[in-house]
Amino acid sequence: MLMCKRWLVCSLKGQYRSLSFSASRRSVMTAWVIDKYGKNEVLRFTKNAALPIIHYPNEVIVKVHAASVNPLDISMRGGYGAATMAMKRDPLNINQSGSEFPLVLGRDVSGEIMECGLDVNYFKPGDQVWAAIPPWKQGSLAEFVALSANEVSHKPKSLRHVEAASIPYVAATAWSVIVNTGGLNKDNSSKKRVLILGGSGGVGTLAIQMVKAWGAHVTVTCSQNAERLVRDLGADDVVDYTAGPVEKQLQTLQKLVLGDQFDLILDNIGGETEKWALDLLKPWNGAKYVTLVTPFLHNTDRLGLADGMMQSGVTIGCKVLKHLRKGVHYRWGFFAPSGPTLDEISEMVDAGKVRPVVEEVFSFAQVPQAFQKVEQGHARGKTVVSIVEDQKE
Ligand SMILES: COc1c(O)c(O)c(C)c(C/C=C(\C)CC/C=C(\C)CC/C=C(\C)CC/C=C(\C)CC/C=C(\C)CC/C=C(\C)CC/C=C(\C)CC/C=C(\C)CC/C=C(\C)CCC=C(C)C)c1O
Ligand SMILES: NC(=O)c1ccc[n+]([C@@H]2O[C@H](COP(=O)([O-])OP(=O)(O)OC[C@H]3O[C@@H](n4cnc5c(N)ncnc54)[C@H](O)[C@@H]3O)[C@@H](O)[C@H]2O)c1
Repeated sequence: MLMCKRWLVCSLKGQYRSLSFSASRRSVMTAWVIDKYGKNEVLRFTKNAALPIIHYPNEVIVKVHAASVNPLDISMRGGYGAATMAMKRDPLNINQSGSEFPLVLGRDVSGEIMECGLDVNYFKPGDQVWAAIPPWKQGSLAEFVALSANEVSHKPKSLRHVEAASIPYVAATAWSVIVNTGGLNKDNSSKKRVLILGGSGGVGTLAIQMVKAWGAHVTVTCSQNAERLVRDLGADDVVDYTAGPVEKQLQTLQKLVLGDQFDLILDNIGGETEKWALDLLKPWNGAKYVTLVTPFLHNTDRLGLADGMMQSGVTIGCKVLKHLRKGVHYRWGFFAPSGPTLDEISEMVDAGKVRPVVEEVFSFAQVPQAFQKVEQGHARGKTVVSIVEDQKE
């Protein structure tokens, strides 16, 4: 329904001219940037960051009211994925290496449309929107950000910007893994059993709410002190990963309580988990294991794009085959930017089926502290950065 609404509006011709907010002739803005890869000391606040401009008719400029910090921001600050991102930014390899700097991080934005390209019909200046920004684009830890309109969605009316900014990136990731790769949706989840390894962080807290809203039974692993959080979000069974080997606890749970194996496992943890998790899947039933922790970017960083992708292809291909023989599906999951997906999430939020889980809000001046918080791990939901104070309610 929402998808066709977006299509319907976009099919109408000649709606809005591009109303320029750059009438003030300003060409700079405030932002947090990095000029090289490294630890937190590479984060630099500047008042002279280049103001984003519309390069293509389907783009919009958004004034950032709030952003959030994801683990990818910490990894990218250190150079993670630089080879692949460089290829995406500059496919013909025209620019010198290092041309990505000054780089703005931040993958979540909630804010206000300031300017629309001539082909943008679904938004107009003044609209309150949210978006998840692809890793190869300039991020949201800045006053303004340029996005493609198909990455943007109308923010839920029920959320303030600091709440909304906690959702897009992890929601788009959870949707990509659960729906696009995992094959679950609101119509086929009611009898499904889902296991979420690492349920207390950004992706996990969103994933719990999504599959619960669709009627699935959800088992979650987390630390004991996060049990109340995940149960409040809808988790049916909780395994404390600090209380002993998780696989043993899950096998016992399966025998004594669940009586059945899982249809989908979402792995937010990686590492050793894939050595035992797939044995918990229902065989010969289309059951899938999807991990968000993949060697893909480590391979391209280490081996270069071609060899890295080849290595990744061989790795995933062999693992897919190895588990296919046992009647289960092994998959890598990836974030996928999508405005229409966020339209669906927005509807779930306004229907009270999904809520933001904000662990801490930092001011724009405290971005390094926000990075330190995320870098410590043990997230309980999301770390948000408030860039424009929300209008007093
Ligand atoms: C830190 O952790 C992360 C985060 O916190 C994040 O937030 C993120 C987002 C990520 C991940 C980030 C990224 C992926 C980067 C963002 C994306 C870009 C910069 C855009 C540009 C991306 C690309 C150009 C590549 C896009 C690819 C992917 C997104 C991943 C999928 C890629 C592969 C699976 C590798 C495929 C490689 C090939 C096709 C090359 C040749 C293949 C072979 C030689 C295959 C060999 C096969 C066999 C030997 C066995 C037989 C094969 C089969 C049975 C079929 C195989 C089955 C499947 C499903 C492939 C983040 O990390
Ligand atoms: N491939 C992709 O496109 C993609 C996209 C988004 C995130 N990711 C990756 O997915 C992972 C999860 O992302 P996130 O934003 O939810 O991270 P997060 O840091 O917000 O959440 C991770 C959670 O797992 C908990 N945890 C740590 N070790 C655990 C264990 N052994 N068992 C159970 N819980 C454990 C932590 O306390 C935390 O709450 C990260 O590694 C991230 O880099 C990948």
